[in-house]
Amino acid sequence: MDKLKIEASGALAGNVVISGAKNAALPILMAGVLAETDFNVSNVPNLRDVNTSCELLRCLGAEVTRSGTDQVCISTTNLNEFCAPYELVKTMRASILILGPLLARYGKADVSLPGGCAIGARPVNLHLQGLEQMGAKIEVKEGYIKARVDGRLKGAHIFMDMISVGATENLLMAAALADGETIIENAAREPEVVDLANCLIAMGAKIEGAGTDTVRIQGVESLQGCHYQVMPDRIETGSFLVAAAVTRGKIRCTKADPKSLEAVLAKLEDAGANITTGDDWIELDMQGKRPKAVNIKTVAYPGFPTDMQAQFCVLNALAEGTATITETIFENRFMHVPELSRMGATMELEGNTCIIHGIEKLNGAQVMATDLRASASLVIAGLVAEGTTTVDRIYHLDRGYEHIEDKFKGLGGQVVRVKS
Ligand SMILES: CC(=O)N[C@H]1[C@@H](OP(=O)(O)OP(=O)(O)OC[C@H]2O[C@@H](n3ccc(=O)[nH]c3=O)[C@H](O)[C@@H]2O)O[C@H](CO)[C@@H](O)[C@@H]1O
Ligand SMILES: C=C(OP(=O)(O)O)C(=O)O
Repeated sequence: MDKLKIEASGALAGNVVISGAKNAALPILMAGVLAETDFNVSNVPNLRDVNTSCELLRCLGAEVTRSGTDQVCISTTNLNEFCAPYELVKTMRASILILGPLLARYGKADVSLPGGCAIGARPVNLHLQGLEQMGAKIEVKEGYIKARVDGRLKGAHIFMDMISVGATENLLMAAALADGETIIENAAREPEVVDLANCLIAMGAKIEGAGTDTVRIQGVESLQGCHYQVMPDRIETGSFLVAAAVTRGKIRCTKADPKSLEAVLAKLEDAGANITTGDDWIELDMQGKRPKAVNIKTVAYPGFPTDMQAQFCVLNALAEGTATITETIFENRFMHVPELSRMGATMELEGNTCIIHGIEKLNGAQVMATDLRASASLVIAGLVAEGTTTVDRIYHLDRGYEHIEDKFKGLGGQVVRVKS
């Protein structure tokens, strides 16, 4: 298994080009199932989860062609299988997003239950309830969700008990081809939901209100392929900005989207960073200063994202002062805490809150990545730790960060992949 070796690197400096967003690319690739003609997607990041999505589409019989560094073309002409098998779903939870498109276009889908994972139980009840309200018959048998509908799904008025990004996306895709109007209330407002909605609109869907908590979809009879460019990855952007902040550096993220990152940029400013932005770039300058501790509570968008929580644990571990970080989205998302403690961080957990007392330096150590953003936090910690840090199990990182070691190298970070 590959590892990353990281040495203390001094202040990060320079420009880093941000990739397309994993969490937008995955639902958009699944939406390819809805299109009757060729669908071309660009700015698709080269990530393990993208490979898995392409493999899943191929295993349904779709033709998937990758070209250049970031283009994917999907043709569904020969799609003739309707099962997402356990072997694929277990490696990527977002495989559940194939359920809505398959059911809406073909009336049947068998999708392995994704099961729990490192950061929490992550049930899919809201996905299933919404589809049932639209007329689907669903049973869960032998670890598979077996969903069927005679004819088209029917538009429905769906009130979501809690805000779910994935359930909103699944229902949006299903409703795009349903008969009649669907209203999703208490919908997720994440920029990736809006990106998916814009892509569906480019395919011919009739959607209003994406980005608000009430989304209205007038179902259409068919959708056509189009060309769509995936939005920039706001979590990758935020991860590099935090790395620059803890190393007291100055970096510019290009091909980024400042509007999708307002809560994160506000916290970085509270931590003492000087932030300037343009239409598609963000510059952070710490002017050589140590960051100040910032209190954080993760909530649904437009609040502070759970996917940036682990990175801010590192920022606070090295900051001036004491701060608390409260995680409200996932029940088990502090697995980086014991690993950061092994590097000398002073932090303790009380329920869903982590109390962090900032110190000046961390120590390099051999640490283990347990999930995607926890892994990113350990790499960031390694950049400021005295001595060598080795991050094991980096297959998690490869799910979500494209060429992470090359991008850090470009900023002066000493990060090397050790192949094994
Ligand atoms: C591929 C992708 O886009 N992943 C993101 C997506 O995950 P994902 O879409 O899985 O996350 P959700 O927004 O659905 O989860 C939010 C909360 O709702 C709960 N829940 C969800 C669905 C359901 O049917 N029942 C239920 O109880 C979950 O357990 C969790 O506690 O949004 C999360 C929250 O911003 C991010 O951390 C993930 O990076
Ligand atoms: C939790 C994440 O992803 P996923 O939902 O794909 O596990 C993430 O991107 O931080």
